[in-house]
Amino acid sequence: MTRFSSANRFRFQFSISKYAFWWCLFFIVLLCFVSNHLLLSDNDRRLLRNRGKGWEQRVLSSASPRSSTGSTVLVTGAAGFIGSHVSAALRNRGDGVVGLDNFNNYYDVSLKHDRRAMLESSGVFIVDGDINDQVLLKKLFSIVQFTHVMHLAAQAGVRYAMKNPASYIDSNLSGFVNLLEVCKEAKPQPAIIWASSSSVYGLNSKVPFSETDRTDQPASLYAATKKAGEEIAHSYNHIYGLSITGLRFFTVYGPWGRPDMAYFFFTKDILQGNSIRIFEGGKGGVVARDFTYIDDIVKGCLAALDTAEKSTGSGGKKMRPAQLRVYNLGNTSPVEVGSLVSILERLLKVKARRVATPMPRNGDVMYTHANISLAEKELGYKPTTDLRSGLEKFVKWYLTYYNQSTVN
Ligand SMILES: O=C(O)[C@H]1O[C@H](OP(=O)(O)OP(=O)(O)OC[C@H]2O[C@@H](n3ccc(=O)[nH]c3=O)[C@H](O)[C@@H]2O)[C@H](O)[C@@H](O)[C@H]1O
Repeated sequence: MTRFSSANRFRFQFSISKYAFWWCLFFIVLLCFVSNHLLLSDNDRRLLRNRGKGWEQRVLSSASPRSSTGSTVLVTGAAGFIGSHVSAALRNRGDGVVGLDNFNNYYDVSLKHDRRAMLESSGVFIVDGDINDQVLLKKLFSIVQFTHVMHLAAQAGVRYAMKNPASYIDSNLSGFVNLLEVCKEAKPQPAIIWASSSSVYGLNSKVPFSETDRTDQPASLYAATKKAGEEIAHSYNHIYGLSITGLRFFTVYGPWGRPDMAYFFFTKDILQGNSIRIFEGGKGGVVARDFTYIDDIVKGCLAALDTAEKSTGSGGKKMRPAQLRVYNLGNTSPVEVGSLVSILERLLKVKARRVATPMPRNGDVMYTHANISLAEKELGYKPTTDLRSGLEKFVKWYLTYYNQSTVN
């Protein structure tokens, strides 16, 4: 009897400890699952998603130039307007290109996905990620030795800065600094070419705008962040020996463009019969832009990359002074906004419903006009597309892309 009950007790204790074991195991698995889902940062999760099957292999094969003399370029904002065109041009001439884009919804995301599809068909892989994601950037630099970074990711748009100022700080300041931090630590450091803006000239009234003109009167937060970017670039060049070239783009337009820009939404509104507001300066003042066609800008970007000297630092240490440049990339022939609308009317064969509106205080400036002699001399930059020819190409693309026909 005693022997029987002690055997039973043993079996009972054994089964209890067996259950305890399985319960412990269950809780450990549950804990792992919960911590994986709750404690992982968005960044880590995005990285894990990106790093699905073959992710590193895709990055590596996209980064490989066709010849041993080709460059290996990280293009930020690769699914954007200028970024997608520059990525395609680099790839077409044989450079290795890895794209990076966060596919934010500032404008129609499907346009960005379509640009991505176009690039993927020519062998450019775009990593879905943010320039603020230090983990991801370090990972990319650990996989690939980039010779250049073409930094075109930004929060663009002059007027939107009044609606969402934080997005400009996040992309144009924090994101830029984050990228520079990773670049300065790289061994060896890449040369950096990045998108500044004509808007840095702000309220400057001396025309045409030269690189040596004053840029301390920004008219919008967008302009202020681009100007700040130029000063940040100066400090990283000075301290760490990063070779940095800033390109001041002048109202870039063309196929696959940005729907938030006037020429793009004017086209849409004219076709839909909606009225368009044309800003006018007071006292007979003219509102005009030095509209610059995308293919000319792409040539300027590639020339800036080809003439960029190597950074002189490595692993955060500067060896000697490095190159620091800023160039205007414009068209040198400003056109009034009203004339742009007349060209669109002729191309679309539709009369616009114009509403003349005094220029609101929204960060816009009245007039831009680039002096491009420095870019001409040092980059061989020579824009060749006038506004009519450029808009003709844009309208052709627009009608095909949106599957529309003009009203005859
Ligand atoms: O060079 C730059 O650095 C910037 O160029 C571009 O800014 P902008 O030159 O302001 O272009 P965009 O908005 O197309 O307005 C064009 C014209 O239409 C006028 N405009 C605009 C809207 C409207 O409803 N009516 C109107 O008359 C308006 O007053 C202006 O005269 C980029 O968007 C910007 O991201 C930055 O890259």
